[in-house]
Amino acid sequence: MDDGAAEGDVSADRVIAELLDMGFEFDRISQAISVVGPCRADVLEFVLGGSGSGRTRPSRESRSRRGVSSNAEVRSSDGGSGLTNPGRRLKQSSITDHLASNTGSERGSGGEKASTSYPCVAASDDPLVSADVCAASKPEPQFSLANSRSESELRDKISVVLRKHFGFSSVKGFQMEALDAWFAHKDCLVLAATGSGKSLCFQIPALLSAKVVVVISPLISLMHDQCLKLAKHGISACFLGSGQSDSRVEGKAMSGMYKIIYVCPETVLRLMEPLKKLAEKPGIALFAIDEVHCVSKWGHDFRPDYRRLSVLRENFSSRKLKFLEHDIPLMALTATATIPVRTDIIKSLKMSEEETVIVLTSFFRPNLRFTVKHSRTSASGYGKDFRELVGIYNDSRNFKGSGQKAFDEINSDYESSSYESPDDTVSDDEDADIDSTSHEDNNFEKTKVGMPLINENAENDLDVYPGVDDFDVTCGEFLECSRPENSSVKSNKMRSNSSEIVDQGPTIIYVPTRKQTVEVANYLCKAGLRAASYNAKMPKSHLRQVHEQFHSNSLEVVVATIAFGMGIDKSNVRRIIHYGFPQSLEAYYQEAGRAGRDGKFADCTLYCNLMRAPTLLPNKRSEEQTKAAYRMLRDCFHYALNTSICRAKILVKYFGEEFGPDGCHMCDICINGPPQMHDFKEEAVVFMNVLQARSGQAAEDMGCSSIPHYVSGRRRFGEVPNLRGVVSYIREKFPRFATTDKVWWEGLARILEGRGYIQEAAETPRVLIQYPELTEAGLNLLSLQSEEEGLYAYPDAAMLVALNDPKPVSTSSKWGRGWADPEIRRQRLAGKKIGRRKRKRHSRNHPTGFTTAKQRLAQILSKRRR
Ligand SMILES: Nc1ncnc2c1ncn2[C@@H]1O[C@H](COP(=O)(O)OP(=O)(O)OP(=O)(O)O)[C@@H](O)[C@H]1O
Ligand SMILES: [Mg+2]
Repeated sequence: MDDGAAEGDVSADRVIAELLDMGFEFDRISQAISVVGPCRADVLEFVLGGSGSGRTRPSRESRSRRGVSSNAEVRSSDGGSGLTNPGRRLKQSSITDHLASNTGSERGSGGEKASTSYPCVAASDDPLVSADVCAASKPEPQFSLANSRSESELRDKISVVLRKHFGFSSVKGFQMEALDAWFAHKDCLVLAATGSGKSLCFQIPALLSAKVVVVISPLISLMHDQCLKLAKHGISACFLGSGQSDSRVEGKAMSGMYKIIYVCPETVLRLMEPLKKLAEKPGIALFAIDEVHCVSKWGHDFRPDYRRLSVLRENFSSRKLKFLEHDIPLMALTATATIPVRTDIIKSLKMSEEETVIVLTSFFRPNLRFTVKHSRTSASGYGKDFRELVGIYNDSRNFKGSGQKAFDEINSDYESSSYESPDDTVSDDEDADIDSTSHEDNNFEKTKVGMPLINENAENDLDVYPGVDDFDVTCGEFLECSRPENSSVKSNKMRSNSSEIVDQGPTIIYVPTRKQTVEVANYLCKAGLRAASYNAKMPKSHLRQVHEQFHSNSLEVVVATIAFGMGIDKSNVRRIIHYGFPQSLEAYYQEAGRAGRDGKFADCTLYCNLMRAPTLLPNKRSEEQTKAAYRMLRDCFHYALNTSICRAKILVKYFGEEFGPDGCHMCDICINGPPQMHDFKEEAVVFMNVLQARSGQAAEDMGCSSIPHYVSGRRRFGEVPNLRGVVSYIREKFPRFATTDKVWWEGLARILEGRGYIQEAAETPRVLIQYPELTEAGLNLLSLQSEEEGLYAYPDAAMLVALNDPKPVSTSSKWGRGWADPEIRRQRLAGKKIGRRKRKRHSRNHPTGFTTAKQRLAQILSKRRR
């Protein structure tokens, strides 16, 4: 997108609307417009530059100059001295050999550090690259598969190209398995941890054969990143995004000029005929489908166009194309696919169910430390939540004096002015009093059957899944030119910045909304950090700049929505913070996996409000998908609430992997140990008795077949009570539980559900149990109650927070619903605090005094009569 295009014509309103969409504050935008006028680029520059980022953004002119000069630098370096210099490489410094090759690697711990060659880059729309460099393109000397007679010969050849191009001494076991499958012309599904080296599985075939490898990839940023790396390693590549592409690059790609062609799924579908020609001459060695979890509706990051990739299997078989000796193999790769997602992938891509080779490695990342922290995840908590992060970077720069003071001032500003309570507990926040069950739905309107519809306002602030066009270039070519390690592609400024932060490594903070990307980045900038926001609605030029600065280590923190980072291979990311619940554990593990790819320790911290169930992001979903989405969200919530099982264990188990008896010894649970066990027998019996009494279910009716059928969101009155009703009843009838928080009972319901004593009766279970009903095991427990036997369990994290923070039974935001709750009713009628609050509010709205609707009507009528 051209920043300068027609900007003068854009009205102030449009600029405001666009920047609001990006997440900037209205006041800040209008201030900017009043200073620089309604020119989008200038306004953007003002709000970004003036956010206290501590970096002055270059003007548009200087930005384009920078592009030209980088370009010149690239060209001047063209006469590089060769490919790699093994003598300079460092030994892998991983804490485990998880990231090392199976027979040892000579690769340096930091990919960037160890790399000894630099690219000669040319991208048609890319101001950083030059088209004339393309003329240097020449076919790479090939190994021929035809000459490769034995397995050992293949291995030798792999070793040669691996050393020559990547500087590794050997491939990892799983990479060899994938290569064997390719060599045997078989389809293959590679499931291996984030950062384990899946890309090599499809890059090596391009070097072993005279044919081209076509890689389907979901994001331009990812394709760009990989092409750039390949060029550094002396391998020509190009990427073809969606939209209007450069016919010259496309033409060269389709005539086999590049070893590897990255292409987005949308474009693959458009290029079917040229690809068939390419398959004939010089030939397609392999179709690799990277981040293949995007195929599955049941996975995260679902991309409808990925599903249509079945055309590859349908069209590129020897049956369809007579000139082919074998079907062109498909290699599908992902780090996060549960068992149902794997099945869905194979089916959707029409891979052979019997023949497809499944290459499965451990999903475990032994250097990642997982932690969960309770937080309101709102501005009032930034001070507390980011204190440590700010300290890490500021301390490393000796940013202690005035900087620390400024930071403390910012903290106190945030803590005292914006919110009543600096504490991150929820008790005093009216918002937080919203019943969590209803909060689950607060982004939705409901249809009659309880299906969520999109609430436009909510959706406008969310990046639902990353779109392909996340850069301002649609295609680009990267040629296999090299330059010596000591040459400088980067500016001096970048280098000095990077040396400062390389020790600390960058941090990525994931937040749910676009607005929060700006808010949190602003906060961190004010605290003295080099932070930038990233969300899909920001100008693509900005997004590319963030990518560049992130890769060159000149940014310390990127605050992003899910739009940032899929497949990104940056070795030294030290921290991934999720500030708010992710939508699934797949997404969480995928995003967390962007940390510690150098094998050194890295932290993955989830800040979330344990007292509130997470909500589904508004999105178009079928009823089936909604069910799956709730299930995934529930898994996330349970992961956060867990107090007794190693977090890494839960995560890998989610992907079907058994972890063994030991934990990771690094997560908060392994370090802190579980809380004290509690005997929940008494509360459980009360709860289940009330449940039984209120549901009117007799023991003999409780066979599985007679479980009543409930439509989500509705219940037949009197048949199965909802949880809230049960809790209210208990509070009313059992004085000793009168002040026990509803959140605590929700926790008990989870424990009972986990033990199989109760189950959800609603057809579409939500994150929290809504309509609990007794199971046969529950009825047995009630009828065979033995005095001695206890019901011991660990309280979950929400129960612990609720116990530490006892709340009054209700506050004003529950007012409307509150009358149904006998405890609240009693309090209100007794004219306690809440009654006073309501009267106060009412008298504010009705200055004439407290009047009922009837009285008001009488007043109006009498006025009219007069
Ligand atoms: N055989 C090997 N020996 C040592 N290092 C390797 C080997 N293969 C790959 N690597 C390194 O592993 C790092 C991660 O590789 P890659 O980006 O392919 O990971 P990935 O599995 O695709 O991760 P993600 O799931 O996040 O996309 C790269 O920097 C790469 O250089
Ligand atoms: Mg990858």
